[in-house]
Amino acid sequence: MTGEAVSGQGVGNPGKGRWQVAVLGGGAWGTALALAMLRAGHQVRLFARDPETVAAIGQGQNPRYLPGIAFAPGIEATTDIATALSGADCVLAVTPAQSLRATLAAARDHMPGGIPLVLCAKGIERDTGALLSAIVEEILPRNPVAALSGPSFATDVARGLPTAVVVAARDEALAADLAVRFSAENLRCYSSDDLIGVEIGGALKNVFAIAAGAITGAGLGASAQAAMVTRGFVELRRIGAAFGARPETLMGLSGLGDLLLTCSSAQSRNFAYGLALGQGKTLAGLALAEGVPTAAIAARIAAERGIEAPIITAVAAILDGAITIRQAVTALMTRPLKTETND
Ligand SMILES: NC(=O)C1=CN([C@@H]2O[C@H](COP(=O)(O)OP(=O)(O)OC[C@H]3O[C@@H](n4cnc5c(N)ncnc54)[C@H](O)[C@@H]3O)[C@@H](O)[C@H]2O)C=CC1
Ligand SMILES: O=C(CO)COP(=O)(O)O
Repeated sequence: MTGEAVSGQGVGNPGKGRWQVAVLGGGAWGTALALAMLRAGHQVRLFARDPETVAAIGQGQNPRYLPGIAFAPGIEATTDIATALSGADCVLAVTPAQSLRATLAAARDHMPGGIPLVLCAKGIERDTGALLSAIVEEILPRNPVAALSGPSFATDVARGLPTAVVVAARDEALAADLAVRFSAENLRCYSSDDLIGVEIGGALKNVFAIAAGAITGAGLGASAQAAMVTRGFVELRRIGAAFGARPETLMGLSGLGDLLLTCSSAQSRNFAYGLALGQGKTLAGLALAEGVPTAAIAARIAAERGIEAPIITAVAAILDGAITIRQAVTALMTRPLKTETND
């Protein structure tokens, strides 16, 4: 086994009770969250489709998605979704946003009724414009939906580095209970009853992370970067408001917090995607960048609802090949001058 070894078991939060947690998805974030759940004192079964990934996780590594990180065995990984869900007290859905519908459809017949389904993906469904919570409510109407989001790179969480996230559910008591159960020494979970706000913040920040990478890659400078993040945040809040998100939620971890993280670090796959784009490099083979489908649907939503979102619209057009980065910058810089409104 190569790489630094990280502990799979940890202190947990004493007295809150050990849960059987099912994790759906064996990528970087699914594996990291499975480790976080072990550290919080729970038992974990993880479903992944790929037998090689399942075997590797059983041996304390996931070289495809978390290269260089070794962890103590303890995650029970399986290719059988029914086994992963059997006896679960809670489910974390950690496949990409565009795969959520398929993942839930596969889970539906094996889902214990009434247990919470916690969304851990960040995105908006490309084809329908549905928020992920709406997909859960459609496919699993007997399961309360929650969302876990915030500035948290999988590699950091897998290594047990200190991280803070927010867990949201419409039912405040459920959100608070999940936050307590998921927290451990190095994972601090705040709770929120603004499910939509937490979802929107996590989904839209990816679009701006792509823009930030592109600005860096194209050598447009730190001033342009700060301007984009500031005006991007205005767009994020406008779209959030249209969905009913509370403004203060978007000022928090799943919004401003995640925007700051992923717009400033090449560790972000969305930033890295934008960086390659800005440098004119090939995009083939790059890791998952959720902001790509989200940009397209967010631009459509903004157009349909009459929401002013020129940066999101520009990112979508660049990704679509309709305009170049230079053309986008010129168009953004020569928009009619106006008073600075931040709402
Ligand atoms: N990696 C990170 O640092 C973080 C990721 N996230 C979010 O978590 C979600 C998942 O991201 P990662 O795990 O990092 O991606 P990843 O690319 O590392 O892994 C995705 C996994 O989902 C699997 N998968 C895809 N479609 C599936 C399906 N229909 N059924 C079962 N498995 C399927 C893939 O085989 C792969 O194992 C994304 O929405 C991402 O934005 C959120 C916070 C941090
Ligand atoms: O959402 C994330 C950190 O909070 C991970 O961002 P990337 O998907 O861009 O790597």
